[in-house]
Amino acid sequence: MCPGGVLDEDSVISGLSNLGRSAEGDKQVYLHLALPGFSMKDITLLCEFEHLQKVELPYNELTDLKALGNMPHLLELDVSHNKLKALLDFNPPKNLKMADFSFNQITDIPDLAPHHCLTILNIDNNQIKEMKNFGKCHRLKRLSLAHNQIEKIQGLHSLPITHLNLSANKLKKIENIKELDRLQVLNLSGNQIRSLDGLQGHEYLEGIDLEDNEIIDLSEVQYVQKLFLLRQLNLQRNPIRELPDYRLSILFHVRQLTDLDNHRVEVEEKVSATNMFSPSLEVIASRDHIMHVVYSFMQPSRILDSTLPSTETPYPMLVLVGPQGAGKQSLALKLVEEFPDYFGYGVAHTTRKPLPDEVQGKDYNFVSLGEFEETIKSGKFLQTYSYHGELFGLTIDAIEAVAREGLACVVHMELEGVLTLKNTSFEPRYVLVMPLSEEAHEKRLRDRNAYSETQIAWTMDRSELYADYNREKPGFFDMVIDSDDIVEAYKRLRHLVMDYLGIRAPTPSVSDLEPFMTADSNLLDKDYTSDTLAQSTSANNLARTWSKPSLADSATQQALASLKAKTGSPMPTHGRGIVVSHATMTH
Ligand SMILES: Nc1ncnc2c1ncn2[C@@H]1O[C@H](COP(=O)(O)OP(=O)(O)OP(=O)(O)O)[C@@H](O)[C@H]1O
Repeated sequence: MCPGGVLDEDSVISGLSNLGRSAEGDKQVYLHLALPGFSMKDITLLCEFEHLQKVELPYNELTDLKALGNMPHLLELDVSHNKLKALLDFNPPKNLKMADFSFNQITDIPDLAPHHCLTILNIDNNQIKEMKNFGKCHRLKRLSLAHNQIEKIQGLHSLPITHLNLSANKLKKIENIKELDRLQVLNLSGNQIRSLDGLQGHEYLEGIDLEDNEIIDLSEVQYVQKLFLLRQLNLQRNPIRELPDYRLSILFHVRQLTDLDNHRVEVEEKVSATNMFSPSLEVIASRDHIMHVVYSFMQPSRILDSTLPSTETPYPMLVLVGPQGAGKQSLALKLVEEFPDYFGYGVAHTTRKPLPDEVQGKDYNFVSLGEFEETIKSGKFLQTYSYHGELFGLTIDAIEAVAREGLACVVHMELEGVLTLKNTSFEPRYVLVMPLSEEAHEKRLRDRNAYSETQIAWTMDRSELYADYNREKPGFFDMVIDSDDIVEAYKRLRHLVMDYLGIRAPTPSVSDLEPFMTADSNLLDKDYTSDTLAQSTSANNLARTWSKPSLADSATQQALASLKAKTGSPMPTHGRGIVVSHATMTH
């Protein structure tokens, strides 16, 4: 405590430390003075301490710092918590780097050009209204002006500021910081900011504090979405927090965050966010599956023909999978028509309206949305899928109706349907049917006159998915058929099926079939008469045949292996990067 607030020698001596060489190097001097809380008003005595490099005089009653004007080597100054009305109002030292003037009564920022070496300047808790005169501080990295009365961000030009604190002011907008391209940490908490516009492009930003502002709209995150280094974002006490699923929405849109609202982001949260807003097809399928299982558990149990004939052999089912317009439905119906003793068509449900030539109960069970939802709740669906806003679904009853006749079931669906089906106990054969020429596909969709341009474009884009799955998940599809030419595609399917079943067509054109017969097929070695055909129509026989390893598959493998051995070349691909199964054609 200084008597009368005037700094005396004893007090100075008590505060001196860090004995070292003077800046000129010719003397031993004290470099550091710390006199916090001495109730000092007058520090005139410090005029004699010209060698000081660090001065800390916080928690005093200083109104005037003129005495510091005689310290040319001063590097660091802390005069926080005093009664100063002017900022840096003394003869400038050569190289002042850090200055803390927080908690004073400063109302104005003077020309700071004489203090151009400043790297850190803290003027928090003063009464500053206007940001100005920083222009010459070309080394300023950290600027803190929290708790002032600033209404507008300005005057920072292209300073190399990395940390900017303007919290608790009267800011309404994030403006004039475009040129601060080194900004890493920005604190704008406690203002009246409504939009994050202005933050975009600050690619080094790691942390943004916007607590207690007026951010209300989720779309504001667009401005920080591409700040790839951003790890910490604080939006506490903003209306946006009231939005449903607020936290997961932010985590989904700003995936790089590790800390949101001062809470660490857990990996599980990131996964939940992705599953909520952009679930993978597998997640969608799992949800679909779980929903139907849960609903079916709530129904009385019953014995199903389709789970027979035995627990070891799966019920024979053929799933034609592919994009809309692939021609799956025509292929499926044609197959059933030609092989009525083997196949029945599993009629799916849909909420979409029938096309002019479609027949209720034959092409689909066309139902209302209400009926569809009721069917879901009654636990009858095996899988459902929403396509272009319409619902599609396959009921266990549709399969049962076919199984009861002792027939194998043929159905068609999109990829998502397959993913759900793969979760069930059914083990169908999956045949990817897809036009490999984009032009042919587009033409087919267009010729139907049933889809808008957007729908066509969407379907075309989506077709990539099939190519991806075929490429990246070997074995996902048992077979691939190019359906550019639907007649040709049917021929392939027909031979494929005959190969699987080891039959000849009821109306075979032998010359047509011969080239496709597999030499090692013992089933084909047999002479199938109409009698043996009739015998083999039971579900038991079908199941036995169905569960054999695919002759065509192994033939494909052999063909491809020998091709690879011969040429060393990778698998041949066709249009859209798809490997087509020419299994039966290789013989
Ligand atoms: N239960 C289901 N689950 C998933 N997808 C389904 C289901 N039933 C039908 N789909 C598919 O929904 C899409 C739209 O059905 P739609 O009947 O309009 O197709 P489509 O134009 O006749 O298809 P394609 O020409 O390939 O037969 C088709 O790809 C169809 O296979």
